[in-house]
Amino acid sequence: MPKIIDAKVIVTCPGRNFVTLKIITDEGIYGLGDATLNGRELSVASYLTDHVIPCLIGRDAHRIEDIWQYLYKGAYWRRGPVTMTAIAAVDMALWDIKGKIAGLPVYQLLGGASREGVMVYGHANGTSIEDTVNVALEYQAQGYKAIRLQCGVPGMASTYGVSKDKYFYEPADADLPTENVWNTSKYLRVVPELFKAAREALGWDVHLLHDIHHRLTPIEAGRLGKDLEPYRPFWLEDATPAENQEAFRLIRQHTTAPLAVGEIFNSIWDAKDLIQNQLIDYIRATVVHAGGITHLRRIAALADLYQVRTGCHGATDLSPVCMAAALHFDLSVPNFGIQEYMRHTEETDAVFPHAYSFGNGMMHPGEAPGLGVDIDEELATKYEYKRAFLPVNRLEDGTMHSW
Ligand SMILES: O=C(O)C(=O)C[C@H](O)[C@H](O)CO
Ligand SMILES: [Mg+2]
Repeated sequence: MPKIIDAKVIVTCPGRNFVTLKIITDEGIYGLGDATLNGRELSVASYLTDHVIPCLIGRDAHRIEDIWQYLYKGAYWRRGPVTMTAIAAVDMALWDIKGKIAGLPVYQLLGGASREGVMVYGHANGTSIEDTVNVALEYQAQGYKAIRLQCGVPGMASTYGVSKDKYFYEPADADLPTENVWNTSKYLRVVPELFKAAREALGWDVHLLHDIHHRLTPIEAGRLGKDLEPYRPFWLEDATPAENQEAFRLIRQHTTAPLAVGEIFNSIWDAKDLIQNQLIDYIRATVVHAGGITHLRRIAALADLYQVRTGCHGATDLSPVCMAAALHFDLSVPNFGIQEYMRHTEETDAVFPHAYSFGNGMMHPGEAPGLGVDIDEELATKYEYKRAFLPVNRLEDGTMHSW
């Protein structure tokens, strides 16, 4: 058996913070797992170093399911983003090791390819409708088959998804949380205009997506869904906070716009009612925050029974290690829908050399054994951790709102 003899946590900041777990076996084969929880990175680093790694030493690296259950049930304190991100990192690293030992890419261990490639969506954003549509046209010219549209709202200084850089969006932008101000009625007026302009410019052969980022009530989301229906959105994401999964029933009663939820979910229990009641169309839980490949497969299997498809989160705070794990999962799972792809900076790509590739709107994890991602540890040490928080959001009268 490949015995785990050592493990370490690598924290680096090549443009943004990443936490990576490296598990080493007695045969000298190692595996990598992403453990990045944006804005709360060091809590996972500590959970791994202080509470998980000591329990891994001496174990058989091949026993992925048993180690998953050991860390989940063994903690007694179940679920939660910190615990589940730490378990995910271990899980990814063990799949990486298994693949390297087998000499196969991880997707082959998951049952092989169910499709030729993974359809991804890119992010078009701009301060105005015109700017956003122009960026979307660039994406279309690059071959993207699906594009997410976000734009600035007149009368609001800033909003989710719009940054200074048209390709890279990093919301964790300050040493203490930035304060944004939100106005729902202004927002509800601008989004249908954005979609109208986008359809006129881009035509109908491209999927258009939008992220509401938990900001509407169910009835407001129903209104927006109705207004967007003529422009055939691929999905509306995170229409309302999902702690109360029942809330989505109200949205469903008012619109046929497909609904996507789940980037902040960390277990199957967060999604169970949404899936079983067919209140959503896409589940966005992702490898790093939802317990790794092992747990995400379980979520996908449940979703498949109810014709819910996958649409994994893939923002830049998910490291190339997670991106690779997501692509292996996406390629293999029967009920794949779409994968988010926000490209990383050159600095990040240099720290994490990888086998996955993009072409003509599709991605592929590549054929390297394991996950197909490495880490240049020497280069990683050059980029020191820099505390960075996600913003907070208030209504114009100062009331705290969801960001
Ligand atoms: O990519 C998305 O859909 C997001 O909503 C991005 C999140 O705000 C981001 O990953 C938070 O860390
Ligand atoms: Mg989102």
